[in-house]
Amino acid sequence: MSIDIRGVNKTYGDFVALEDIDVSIPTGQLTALLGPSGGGKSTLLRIIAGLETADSGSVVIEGKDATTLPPQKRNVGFVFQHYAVFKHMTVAKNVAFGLEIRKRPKAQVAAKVDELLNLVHLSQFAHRLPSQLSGGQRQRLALARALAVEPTVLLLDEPFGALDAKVRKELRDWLRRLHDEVRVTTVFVTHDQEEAMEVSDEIVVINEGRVEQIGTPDQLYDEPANPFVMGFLGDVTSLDGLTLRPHDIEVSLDPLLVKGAVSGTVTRHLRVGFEVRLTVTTDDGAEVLVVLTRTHARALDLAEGVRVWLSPAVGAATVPLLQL
Ligand SMILES: Nc1ncnc2c1ncn2[C@@H]1O[C@H](COP(=O)(O)OP(=O)(O)OP(=O)(O)O)[C@@H](O)[C@H]1O
Repeated sequence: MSIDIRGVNKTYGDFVALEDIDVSIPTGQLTALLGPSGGGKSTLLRIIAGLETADSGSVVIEGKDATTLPPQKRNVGFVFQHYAVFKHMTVAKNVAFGLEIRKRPKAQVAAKVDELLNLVHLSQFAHRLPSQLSGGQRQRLALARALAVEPTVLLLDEPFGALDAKVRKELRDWLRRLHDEVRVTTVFVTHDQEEAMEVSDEIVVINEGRVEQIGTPDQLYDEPANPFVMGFLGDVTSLDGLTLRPHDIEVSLDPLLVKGAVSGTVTRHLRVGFEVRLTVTTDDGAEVLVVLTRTHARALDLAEGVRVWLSPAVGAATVPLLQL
């Protein structure tokens, strides 16, 4: 395990920001710290970085106890939401900086800068100033700079948070590919479940200072540990005392086909792109959300007013009723 966090607690005055955190982050993986705002993700990242000290507990990085080490002795690279690059230095100089202050030979610095600019697709901008780059390019520069000194661990705090949705998505795909190439152990903070699901090997869900669940994106999605994780990772609805995903509900027009199905009437039919979102009002007055593909909805000839029978699909992830 590359980063081992054991029994970490952190309070600010009376406020408990982190409570009994145990997390192991494997070497070479891309791990997301995911959770709602204020849940403690950044605090945990800053404790790994050494920018914040835990009240108790330990942080071990690559087998070395880092609990009391200052940031510069931990061999970690950081990238934050707001680009931390030197405005008066060219792109190439920014990348070279960390190597130059470590007094690496000139030829070695030049080779490394070339390699990194290539990796982050900024070679053609080597002589520009950061102000002459787009937001996404500047974030890639910040990543190249962080990688220059070959950190053991790369820590990213909402690195794409300040960018618009389209650029964010591009950078997300790019980060995944970059990570596949360089394989440096990476921990990144996000409150965006789609970003975490798309990019990471493993996700640590953090809420109100506690770890709710740790697992691969599929594990969290298919086997959520509790209603919070289930609700945070995607849309949920309730059917017959269970919380489940709206697309995991089977719709039938025949009461005899599915034993124990719940009967109701389609009260809302909304088409959004390739999917159809239904609200079904059950006979005892509950509203159930159902999502199906357009093709499926057409085949069943669904429309407002149609009587339907609902049941959880085979293999659907369910948890006991979540108070919505
Ligand atoms: N220096 C500080 N002094 C007092 N309270 C703090 C301090 N730093 C963080 N907190 C509080 O600790 C809690 C956790 O903050 P943290 O930044 O770790 O959350 P987060 O999950 O990263 O949220 P966000 O996504 O909004 O950044 C918040 O309620 C925050 O107000």
